[in-house]
Amino acid sequence: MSGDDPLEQRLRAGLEALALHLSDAQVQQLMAYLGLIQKWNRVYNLTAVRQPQEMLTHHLLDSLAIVAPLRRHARGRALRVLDVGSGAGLPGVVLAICSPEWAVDCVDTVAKKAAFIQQVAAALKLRNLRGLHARVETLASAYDVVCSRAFATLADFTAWSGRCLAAEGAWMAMKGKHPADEIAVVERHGVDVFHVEQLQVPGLEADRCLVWMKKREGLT
Ligand SMILES: C[S@@+](CC[C@H](N)C(=O)[O-])C[C@H]1O[C@@H](n2cnc3c(N)ncnc32)[C@H](O)[C@@H]1O
Repeated sequence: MSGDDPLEQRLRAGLEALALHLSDAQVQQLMAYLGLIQKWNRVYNLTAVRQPQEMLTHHLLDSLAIVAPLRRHARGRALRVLDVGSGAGLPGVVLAICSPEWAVDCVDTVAKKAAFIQQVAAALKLRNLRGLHARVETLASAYDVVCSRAFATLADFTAWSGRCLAAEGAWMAMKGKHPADEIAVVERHGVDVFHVEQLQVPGLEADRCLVWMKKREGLT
């Protein structure tokens, strides 16, 4: 794809609005990823979003909006990240492209979705990306950040993925409107919500926030 491609231009404008500086190679990887989703969506039914422009805003830019908050959280550390219920790889693939120093695992119960992630990792030469075919409840490796997008309630997300969180690790859930009710529930179950961060996604007129959580001290 060339720099004249209107889709690539929109991506570059979105990156600028997010103040996210990526190399040309990374921009090409994002474009190639978009192409792979479009190609395999017909066979694998990876996402209900079908129009490339909509995929760009609803999927790519929406996922790109969390890169800066995660980098702030990382403070230079090479994070081990688990994306739970990753589907077509959102946000996991985007994180692996933007931060090659992080190790990103995408887990999904659907075999063809995990296989798609493996295919993306091979096609884009992303050695820091893995697709895992499993229920998250069966995993037990320790990750610094366990994240999810459009996955489950905060209570189910944290309960099902609790064994995957490193002792000092944090959960990060991508949500729409501030989920006050879900927060009240999860806080009754040994989870501390330490930050709720509003996000602005370029080209998307919708509420977006990140809910940051950790295990309450004294609980294992
Ligand atoms: C609504 S999709 C969201 C996909 C992607 N995160 C996105 O934002 O487009 C939820 C995904 O979670 C997966 N899933 C549901 N329960 C799961 C579990 N217990 N462990 C791992 N994945 C699960 C489903 O197969 C599905 O692909």
